[in-house]
Amino acid sequence: MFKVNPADKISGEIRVPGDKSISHRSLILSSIAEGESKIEGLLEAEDCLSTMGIMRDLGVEITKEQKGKYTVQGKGLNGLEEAGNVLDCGNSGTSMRLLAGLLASQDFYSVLTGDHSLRKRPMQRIIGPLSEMGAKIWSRRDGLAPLSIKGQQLEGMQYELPVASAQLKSSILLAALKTEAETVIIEPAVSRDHTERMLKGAGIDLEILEDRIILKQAEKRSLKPFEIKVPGDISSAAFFIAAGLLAAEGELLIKNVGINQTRSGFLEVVEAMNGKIELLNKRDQGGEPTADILVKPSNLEGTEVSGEVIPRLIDEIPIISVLAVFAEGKTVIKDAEELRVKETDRIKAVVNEFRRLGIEIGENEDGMEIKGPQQVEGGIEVESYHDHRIAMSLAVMALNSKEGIAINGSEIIATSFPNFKELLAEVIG
Ligand SMILES: O=C(O)C1=C[C@@H](OP(=O)(O)O)[C@@H](O)[C@H](O)C1
Ligand SMILES: C=C(OP(=O)(O)O)C(=O)O
Repeated sequence: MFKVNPADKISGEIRVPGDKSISHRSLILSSIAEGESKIEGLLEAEDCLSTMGIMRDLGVEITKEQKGKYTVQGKGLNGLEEAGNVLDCGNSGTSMRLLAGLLASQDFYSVLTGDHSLRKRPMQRIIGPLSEMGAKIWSRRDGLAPLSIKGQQLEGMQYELPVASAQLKSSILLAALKTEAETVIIEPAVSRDHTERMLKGAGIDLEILEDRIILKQAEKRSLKPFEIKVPGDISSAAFFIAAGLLAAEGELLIKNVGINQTRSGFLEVVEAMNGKIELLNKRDQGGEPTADILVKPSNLEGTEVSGEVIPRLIDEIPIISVLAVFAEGKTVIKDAEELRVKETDRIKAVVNEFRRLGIEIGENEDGMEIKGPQQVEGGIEVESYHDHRIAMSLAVMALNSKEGIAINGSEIIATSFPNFKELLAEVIG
């Protein structure tokens, strides 16, 4: 149990750990590059450690030099080896979906599984298109993991994504690397583009247009090894940005945060809510736009969060709903049905735990409605639903409650943000 007490002041200067999406991709792409890559600032959280463990199971030598610093001996697109055992993705949807794509074109047999949450998440969305490319993938009923994959020579294809999912698009791109023909992926809306940036950086011929990504025809593709400094994770920074905005006093500087536009919808929402944030020292790091973010206490206003921005802030919706509780006026979150198939049904989890805290909140199939400001008494226990983002959102709620809140199942925070509790203690001072 994690008891978080109310706090008026949030201040100091912190760094959040490395970006989770970029860390997964750094490990996967360096493993299939031709030679030695170096990664700095890798997120050493459980999800990325799952990906690292699997790449090692597939015969890749990954050496830890110091905290967050790794050397990977890439084996090329044809150098991975069949693992003798089941590959465990833990709680990580990104690991399972990206690696299923990669393994679908490898010349061996693989089985991917995960924890009880991951084994309930939809995998048909990758099995469908990968099968169209010629992949042989078996699942439990309704496309649930474990997945068993008999690697095949695949074909290129043109595919229109039914959901704006970066995991799905990345899965297809990884599967297509060993094909000769062109592959075209049409996106209904922009989602995080780290895979595309990193593939291009590694020398892959990829054209990125407004609504589609084209992996150009190639006789034989290979990835150049690379050196990358992973920027801080904006999805982790979001909890501290929210804490700083909701505080009565103090000033918080969060250094070195990735602000790639395909990920930074949260910052746009904060601005629309009248939040006082400044982006300082904007620069490029590892092919990704990065900045320091200065956060000041703010009088927030409600807003509507819907449409194309949703995939660009999908993981930040639970913390946006916390901001909405304390903002003046109504906040409406729409078009976010994807939240129902994350680590838990995040709409249900937010609605249930907010109501338990006495907060009035409306539930819709694709989102939520919250009219603020509301007072939160606290003094009770709430549940994480085995979901790191729910646990951290409730911790920020607790800071703004009268009596504090105890969060059950908070160990799950280690999925994405192992030092969250320490950093929280630091900014409370
Ligand atoms: O590609 C990625 O790294 C991710 C994509 C998103 O999932 P979807 O692709 O399912 O939207 C996001 O929710 C997840 O945390 C990480
Ligand atoms: C949805 C998330 O991750 P994944 O899909 O990789 O489990 C997340 O980190 O919020």
